[in-house]
Amino acid sequence: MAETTYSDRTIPKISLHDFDSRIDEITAQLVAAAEADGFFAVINHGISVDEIEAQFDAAGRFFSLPDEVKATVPFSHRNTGWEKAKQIRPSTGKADQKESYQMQFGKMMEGMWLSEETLPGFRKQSLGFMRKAQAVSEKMMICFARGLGFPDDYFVKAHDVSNPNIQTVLRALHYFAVDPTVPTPEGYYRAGAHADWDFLTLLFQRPGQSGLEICPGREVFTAFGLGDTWTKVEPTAGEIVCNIGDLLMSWSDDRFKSTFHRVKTPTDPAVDYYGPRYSLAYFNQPNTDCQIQGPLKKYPMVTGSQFTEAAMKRNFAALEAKKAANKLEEMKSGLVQAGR
Ligand SMILES: O=C(O)CCC(=O)C(=O)O
Ligand SMILES: [Fe+2]
Repeated sequence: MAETTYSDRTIPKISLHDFDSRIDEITAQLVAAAEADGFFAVINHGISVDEIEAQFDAAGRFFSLPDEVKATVPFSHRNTGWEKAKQIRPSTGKADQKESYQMQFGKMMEGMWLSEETLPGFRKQSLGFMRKAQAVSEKMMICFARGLGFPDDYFVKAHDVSNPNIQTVLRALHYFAVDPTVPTPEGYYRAGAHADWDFLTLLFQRPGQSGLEICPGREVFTAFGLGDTWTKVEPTAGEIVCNIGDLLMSWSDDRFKSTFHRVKTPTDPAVDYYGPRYSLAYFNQPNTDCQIQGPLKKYPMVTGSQFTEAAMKRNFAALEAKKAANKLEEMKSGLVQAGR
């Protein structure tokens, strides 16, 4: 696999304690982090380590069910449900080697919860955790609204989880353990490089289960430009790693950066983590009917559903281009072998 260049930059750590009295200081820190790397960690956010672990336990119980059971709540265009080794990234053209289960608050989740008999307490636990992640998100939304000159409640209203049209998602992820005694196969990816297309992502990780890497370098949200140096983001107990998504990049007229990131494929037993990795990603997505446009009106006004639709189309087009490029590569190397 291609060599990776690393840089030792660190992401800012921002404490949300005494939020109301420190809001100006926190706003300044969040805005600076959003403008620089688009990634930062928040601490003292109000969700305890035990509460995070309780959700990891619930996710673990879900993933340890037989595939036939999980397949009764399959992933669909509603952006909810379970998939296994199905998500193909435009950066790789290959499926991520993981399984994930996506949950939402609203109507997209109808029929997508497993029954109480199958997974007792799971639904209540997960919705409770999602509300906690929402509360942390809303604090940051107020700060980003202030930073951009919008009214304080502007982004909170656009992400109102009591609205049945809400698209916000909690995604539980499980990356499979990899055998460190044999070379990792070419084309094996845990999570290929990508930028998120939501407003703001909150990522919960488990200490020891490393692999997340970030790669700043995008100037406009309409481009898929990757930088060339990666930075490892090690999991720390209780920290939430946050990243700006394409929606907030666009909504800020490209002032805040939506940064490429990936979960590294383990290739070197001396430094890489080969065990299973579990993570929880909370994607703040807007209500389908909210109106999106930055203060400088750099991009045309779109609704929440139009933005999501356009993001999926762009992703699909980039994916088709990557698949065609991969095919060409395979044909070329086939010709070279045949000519030998
Ligand atoms: O599992 C992780 O750490 C990253 C997940 C991620 O980036 C995503 O699902 O968008
Ligand atoms: Fe992501």
